[in-house]
Amino acid sequence: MSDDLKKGLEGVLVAESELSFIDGDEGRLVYRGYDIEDLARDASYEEVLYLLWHGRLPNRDELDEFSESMATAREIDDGVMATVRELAAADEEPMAALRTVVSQLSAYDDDAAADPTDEAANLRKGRRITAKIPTILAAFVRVRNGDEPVAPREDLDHATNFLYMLNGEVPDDVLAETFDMALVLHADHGLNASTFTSMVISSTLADLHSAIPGGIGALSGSLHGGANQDVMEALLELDDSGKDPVEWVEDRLDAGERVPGFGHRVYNVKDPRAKILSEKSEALGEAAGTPQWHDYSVAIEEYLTEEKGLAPNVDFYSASTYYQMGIPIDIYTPIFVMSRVGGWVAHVLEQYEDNRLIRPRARYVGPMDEEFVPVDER
Ligand SMILES: CC(=O)SCCNC(=O)CCNC(=O)[C@H](O)C(C)(C)COP(=O)(O)OP(=O)(O)OC[C@H]1O[C@@H](n2cnc3c(N)ncnc32)[C@H](O)[C@@H]1OP(=O)(O)O
Ligand SMILES: O=C([O-])CC(=O)C(=O)O
Repeated sequence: MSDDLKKGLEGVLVAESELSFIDGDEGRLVYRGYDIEDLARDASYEEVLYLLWHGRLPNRDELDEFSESMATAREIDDGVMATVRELAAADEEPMAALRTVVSQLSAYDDDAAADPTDEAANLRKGRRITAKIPTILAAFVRVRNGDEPVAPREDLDHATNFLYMLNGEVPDDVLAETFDMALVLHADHGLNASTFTSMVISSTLADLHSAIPGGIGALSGSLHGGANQDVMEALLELDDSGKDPVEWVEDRLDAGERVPGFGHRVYNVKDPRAKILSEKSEALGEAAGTPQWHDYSVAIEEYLTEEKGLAPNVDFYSASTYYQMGIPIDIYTPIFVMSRVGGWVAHVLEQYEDNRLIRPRARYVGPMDEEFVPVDER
């Protein structure tokens, strides 16, 4: 047993996985052998889900059948909708609402009582959870805005249907394709903290409905998925301040604050997903006549890369992309969930396939040999 302490488990190898490969020095991300640039350009989110869950890309018939099975699983039960309404009325945080409601889905899932390691049942459960998350999120946003939820449409793909349910109108092709691409980009990323959380939960032989809310909780933090919301709030703060982006970022660093959307445990260079999203953010800004968001971002990136050796991660350019798509800022991280749930399900399936309880240890540095004194004598 080694006594080397690896704080934050940095660089510690804890599993073998066939799902995603990351080269942190080259800035390369691969899902099951396919480069992220190719998938972002040519594959739909449904194709990527199939790839992650079934081990290979589907043919046309398989994709049609899979997409249909996703589309027909979108509706949520009345009890679930009642919780959505209650949480919206209580002004719950969107990530907390999603965590609560996804947990509740087990009460209505036909496979809830199945053996937690039953692969066929887990594929059905994973599909239902993934299909229902957009319905839950869109309904939550509409209800809190005083609108009625919009029922899902089975003839629309996953990305288009979400924007339709959110806004009550079918998005144009640019918005739908950009959103689908964002879902593809966020679907998996090795043993990031939320995926590892889901794996730890499933390693106890707890079920998928326990592992996914755990992943949502872990993703919500500002060091992980929560950073995309922080990025947009920072860009708006910069805009309001009237400062030059470099001056603003210097002030922030001088105040001892981190810049959200920069730095990464694995990448030492620009995150390949940030490269793709940066192009999208720029194109949306040009089309809408709002180039400032991309311009600010580029100025911050240039300064932090050159002066501090910090490169942008996926959250940096997704923020201005979503903002220019008119998506409310506090659902950027829930949108990350909408995509990453695919990766969580895939890693949980892998974990069950060759399970061993995940249980590291801590070096004890507390006191020893204390004399116990009864409570009334202390
Ligand atoms: C989808 C995702 O989860 S991507 C990550 C999203 N999170 C963020 O964008 C939040 C901002 N970034 C960070 O806080 C970090 O870079 C993390 C959490 C992503 C990675 O953390 P770690 O691998 O533990 O790196 P660590 O925190 O040790 O940072 C290393 C050094 O870089 C600095 N640093 C890292 N990120 C930043 C940042 N965003 N702003 C300013 N300084 C930073 C740290 O201060 C530290 O410097 P020091 O050694 O002088 O103290
Ligand atoms: O890999 C990580 O640590 C964080 C990340 O970029 C992701 O989860 O997409």
